[in-house]
Amino acid sequence: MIELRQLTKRYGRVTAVDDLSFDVRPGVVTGFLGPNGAGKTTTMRMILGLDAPTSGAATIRGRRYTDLPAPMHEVGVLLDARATHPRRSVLDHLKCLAQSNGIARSRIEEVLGLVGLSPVAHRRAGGLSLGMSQRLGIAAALLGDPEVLMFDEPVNGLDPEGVVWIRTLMRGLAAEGRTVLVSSHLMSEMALTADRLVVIGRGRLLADVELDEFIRASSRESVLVRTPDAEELACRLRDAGAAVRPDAEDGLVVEGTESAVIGKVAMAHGVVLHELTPHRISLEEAYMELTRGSVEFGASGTKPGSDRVEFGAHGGGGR
Ligand SMILES: Nc1ncnc2c1ncn2[C@@H]1O[C@H](COP(=O)(O)OP(=O)(O)OP(=O)(O)O)[C@@H](O)[C@H]1O
Repeated sequence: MIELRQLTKRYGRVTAVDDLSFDVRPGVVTGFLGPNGAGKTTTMRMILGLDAPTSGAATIRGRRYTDLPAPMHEVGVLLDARATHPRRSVLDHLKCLAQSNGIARSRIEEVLGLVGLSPVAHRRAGGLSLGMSQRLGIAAALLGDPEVLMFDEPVNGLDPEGVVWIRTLMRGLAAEGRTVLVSSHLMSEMALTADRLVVIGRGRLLADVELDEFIRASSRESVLVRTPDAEELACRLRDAGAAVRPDAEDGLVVEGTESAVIGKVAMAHGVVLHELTPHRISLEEAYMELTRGSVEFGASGTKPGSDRVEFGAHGGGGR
């Protein structure tokens, strides 16, 4: 279990992490999502004692990272896959880590096999592709057989086979009862990997929710309607209990009723229809809506999103 309580980090006038509180539980994969610059890496660095919080605290199994007697046996971390000695071989990199942490040589062979790097064990770390470096970083994280694992953007640089491999690995680690926190800015990836989502934007908590609940709350349907009598139809549909708003191109977006009903209402009032297109909001769209106001480098003209979204009884958004 990782616990964050009112964790805050300021760099001068920039508040990178703002009063963040959430728990990362064992036995599930927790996806840590947010747009670029949201504060994911800074949060992870504070959990690991690499950056000091301005206020608040982060603990791992009840202790601060710096107070853990054998950190590598308790927490495995992939932060920066390129943070290796470039001239050292894959094997030597792991040997150094194993020796300084009292880990048996046999475990090195084991993790090399697990991440598929046995055939390149003697290759220099500096000559590895980004995908292979990610695998080496993951091997190092697994070396101490820790209960808690944290991966910062682990699919970066991996080919599709590598992406599936790491997804399977993370799900397997969680199934063994471990605590797995994985950061990403891709909702599509987290939808396939995580059981729970923690979403942040501009350092603040936007959602802390089960993936299923996020999907349920996001899966709204709408119907795009084009008609030369938009005002008349909007009025009639509102009378019938639907929510109606204009879309960007003179059409109507109708929620709360289905295409067949819209067609019937139009016919009953002699309204001509040019288009009637059902649309189901995708997870990616729901995520973008949630984080819209928090994107550091968004295109001009985007509307700010709401600060935080509540997700019903199971959601932890407000807790
Ligand atoms: N050492 C630092 N000094 C000053 N500002 C910093 C420092 N580290 C991070 N920041 C700022 O804090 C904010 C959060 O950065 P952080 O790297 O934690 O975000 P992130 O969610 O990991 O983003 P990305 O997905 O782009 O890696 C950004 O505005 C960043 O510019």
